[in-house]
Order: sequence, then C-alpha cells, then structure tokens
Amino acid sequence: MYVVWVPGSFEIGVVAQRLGSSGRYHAVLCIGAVIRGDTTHYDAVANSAASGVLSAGLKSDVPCIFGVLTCDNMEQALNRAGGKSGNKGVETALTAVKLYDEVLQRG
Ligand SMILES: Nc1c(NC[C@H](O)[C@H](O)[C@H](O)CO)[nH]c(=O)[nH]c1=O
Ligand SMILES: CC(=O)[C@@H](O)COP(=O)(O)O
Repeated sequence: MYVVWVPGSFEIGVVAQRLGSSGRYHAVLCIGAVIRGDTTHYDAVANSAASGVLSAGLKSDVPCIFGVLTCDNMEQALNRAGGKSGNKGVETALTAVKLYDEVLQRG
C-alpha cells in the first residue's frame, strides 16, 4: 500500500485522479475528515470532496472509495475513526476489496 498525504479534503480528488490514472493501483482509498466550523465553508469542502472523489473514479476508471468523514464535531469524527461508531477507514478498505473481488476481477 502506498500512502499520499494531501493538505485537506478538498485536495483529495485531484490527487486520487492522478494516482488512479497512473495504472499502478487497483483502488484508491480516499480518507479524510471534514469538521463543521462557524461558516458555510464546511458545505463547500464536504461537497467538493465527494464530487472530486466520484469524478476521480469515473475519469481514471479505477475505484476511488469515499472514506471522508463529514461531521458536526470532533467527537463524531473520533467515534467513526476507530471509536464507538466503528472505523470508516477500515470500511473503505473492505469496500475496495469487495468491489475488486466481486465486480472488477470478473470483468
Ligand atoms: N475545514 C477542513 C478542511 N479545510 C481545508 C480544505 O480541505 C482545503 O485544504 C483548503 O480549503 C485549501 O484548498 N479540510 C479537511 O480535510 N477537513 C476540514 O474540516
Ligand atoms: C477554512 C476551513 O477549512 C475551515 O476551518 C472553516 O472553518 P469556519 O467555517 O469556522 O471558518
């Protein structure tokens, strides 16, 4: 597994598309957390992250899995990052494996 860090969730899509298009990976796991602040900036970042990841998958033809948490506060995010609401990062990895095994490998 190859790990690439980006400055924020807004930048995930462009990097995911680059990685997917490289032909070196079976899937790109897009993991992040967008936490609501005081302004509407949250909505822009969360929506852009989602559409960026979708677009990266469609353009690169490599599964780009949406593992970006969109939360009202840190507590919600921590609960979903291995806390009492599970681990969405692990779910993202399992989704990639499932997609590859059950759909893509069979053509
Ligand atoms: N507020 C959060 C951000 N903000 C940063 C943006 O994603 C982006 O890097 C910046 O606007 C420059 O384009 N990023 C997160 O991942 N999570 C947040 O809660
Ligand atoms: C600029 C950001 O990424 C984010 O922290 C915005 O927070 P706020 O809505 O409180 O300005």
